[in-house]
Amino acid sequence: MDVHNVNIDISAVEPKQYPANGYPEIALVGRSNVGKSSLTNVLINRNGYARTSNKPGKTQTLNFYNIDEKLFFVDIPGYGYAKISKAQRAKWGQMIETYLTTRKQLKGVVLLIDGRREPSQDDIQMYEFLKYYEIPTLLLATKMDKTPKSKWNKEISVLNKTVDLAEGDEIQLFSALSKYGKEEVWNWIESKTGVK
Ligand SMILES: Nc1nc2c(ncn2[C@@H]2O[C@H](COP(=O)(O)OP(=O)(O)OP(=O)(O)O)[C@@H](O)[C@H]2O)c(=O)[nH]1
Ligand SMILES: [Mg+2]
Repeated sequence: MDVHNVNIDISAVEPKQYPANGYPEIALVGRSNVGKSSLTNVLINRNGYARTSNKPGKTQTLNFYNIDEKLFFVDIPGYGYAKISKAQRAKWGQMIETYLTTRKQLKGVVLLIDGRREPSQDDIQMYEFLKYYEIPTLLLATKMDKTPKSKWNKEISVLNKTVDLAEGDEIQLFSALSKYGKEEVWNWIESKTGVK
């Protein structure tokens, strides 16, 4: 898809703040600092539009990016960030759970995993949660520019072994730096949302 116009429409913490346009939505999920905002920037061809940071925990609300008045990317605050209080964590959990389990417009989740490491317990739990609610998922192993190409096949087999991939779900390798995998991610998004 050629993206022309992007707006961060809405930052929401509860359903009544979600956008009312009815466009299909794709959520970006993954541990803090894994590269969700960077993925957004690559997909929309805008360097630095979604704020990235090497300080984890930057994104704290559900951020709805309006893509050409056709669909929304929903940047979900990352999990696994240690330096937040229990109360904050509980609030976060509820905000995410409510969105993922009740949002009719949600057509799929891109679950980002750091390609240099084995999926964490949090990653595996998140995938199982998404499968329980039957949300189509693209498992995206990112930061692949940091892994030599000779090890890429191994990365895929590790993911296949640690994650019990549901029928219809896919694994894709990605790098925000080299933009490797960008087309494939867009193809997946188009197939789930019907948007071109
Ligand atoms: N080398 C490399 N660095 C990346 C890649 N993707 C993201 N990064 C870096 O990783 C750090 C975190 O990226 P973000 O996109 O801000 O991560 P996030 O998942 O949005 O983080 P939160 O908003 O805290 O949940 C930044 O310093 C990015 O430049 C990638 O594909 N390759
Ligand atoms: Mg972010």
